[in-house]
Amino acid sequence: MLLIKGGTVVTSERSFSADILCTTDGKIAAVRKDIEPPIGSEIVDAHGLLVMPGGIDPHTHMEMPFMGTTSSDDFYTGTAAGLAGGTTSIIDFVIPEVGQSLFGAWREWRRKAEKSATDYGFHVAVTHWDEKVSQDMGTLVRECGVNSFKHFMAYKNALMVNDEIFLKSLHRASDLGAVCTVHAENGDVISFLQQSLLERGSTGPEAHPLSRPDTIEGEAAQRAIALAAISHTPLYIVHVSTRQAALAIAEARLRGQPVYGEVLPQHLIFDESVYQSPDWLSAARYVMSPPFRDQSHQEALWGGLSSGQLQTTATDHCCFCAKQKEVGLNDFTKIPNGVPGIEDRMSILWHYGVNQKKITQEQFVALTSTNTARIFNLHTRKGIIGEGADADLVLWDPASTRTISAKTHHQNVDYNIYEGITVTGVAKKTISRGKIVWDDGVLRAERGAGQYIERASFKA
Ligand SMILES: NC(=O)NCCC(=O)O
Ligand SMILES: [Zn+2]
Ligand SMILES: [Zn+2]
Repeated sequence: MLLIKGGTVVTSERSFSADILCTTDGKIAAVRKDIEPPIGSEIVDAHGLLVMPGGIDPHTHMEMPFMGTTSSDDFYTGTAAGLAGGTTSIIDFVIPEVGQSLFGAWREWRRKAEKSATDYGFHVAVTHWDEKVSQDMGTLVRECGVNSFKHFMAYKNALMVNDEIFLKSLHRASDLGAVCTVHAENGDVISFLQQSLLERGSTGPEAHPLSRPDTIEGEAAQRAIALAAISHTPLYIVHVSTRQAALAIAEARLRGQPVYGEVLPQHLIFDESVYQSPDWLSAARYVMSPPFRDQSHQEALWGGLSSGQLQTTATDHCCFCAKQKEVGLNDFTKIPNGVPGIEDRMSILWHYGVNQKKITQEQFVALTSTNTARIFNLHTRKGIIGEGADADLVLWDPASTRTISAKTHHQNVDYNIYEGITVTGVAKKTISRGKIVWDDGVLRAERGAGQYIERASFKA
């Protein structure tokens, strides 16, 4: 048994002094003051530390085949890096290949994820439509613990679905009691703009944001919300990066529609100037979609997070090393889209959010863990500190600092977008189902220790 003594427990609702007793099978057995240590228990001194639910990252892409290559962090290295930053669960994306069934792809992702060091679940992408897709959605929800499906309104001729397919999937998800998630950017417009930029000789990373203007994220978000309303399906919009999309979500919520928005820390702190670096690789490393925008959008994202109109933070962790990015040396549309971040999400949000008084420590817990657990029906086990919940915890030192660097990070990628930033607010210890797996700089992640998390349908 593990007894965490003397810390301040922080939940999404309140902060209070209490000890936490964890069982050997990884559950929380008690949360109260002055727990007597059971014989043989290991005691962790948490004086001066905040004890919070472990982070849940609902948007990662471990070892994902994408744009002709495969993201460099696998389920072990990526989740181990997450533990070093206080993240104890992920929800990754199953992306069926052309001709592959949803169920076949889910089985393949289950196999790939067996090496995971944290618990994990999956959203499954719907990238085409036929009767088998509809059947597989049923099987996945009823028998496989999947309650969310993903749709790409961008990446034309690859992952993108048109409105008809999206609407069919929304209807089917509604019948099954599942949530639909969406990458909201207008893929037809992007494709047109990419071609025009290339024809005019704009081939470098500076063209990337020009091909994906803020307005077409706003338009796609509006369209996704309209389609979800027609089918009465809860909608979760991933990586919201614009004021327009944030406003569309807030307006839908005011109408009573269940729409949720996810924010990535990188969109909160970087702007489009990252694409102007004279060094090609430095700029290419920031190529992700949606791109970094002008600073006025950051204000809207912070406002959305602090007001509760945007509910979660994720990373969209999708790593590509220099050699992989260099495939797009002469054509920015070929630069694999994606950036790393799972290890730094919590520190970045704490440093720029809590320390700058944009959000409270309780909101931090909601935004990094509890809200995700609620939206994706994990909240009886994850995102909470209470008897019977999984003992996934982070012991947070709000006063400690660290300087982020690729030289010291645990992510399997040769750069860090936050290189050189010194953050105040650090995961001192991370506990995954009752075991200390990150201990003040020592990573004790265990390959394969993570378990698949079944998430029940909202109709179950
Ligand atoms: N975001 C990104 O650029 N890469 C990963 C795929 C996606 O989420 O769109
Ligand atoms: Zn996306
Ligand atoms: Zn993504």
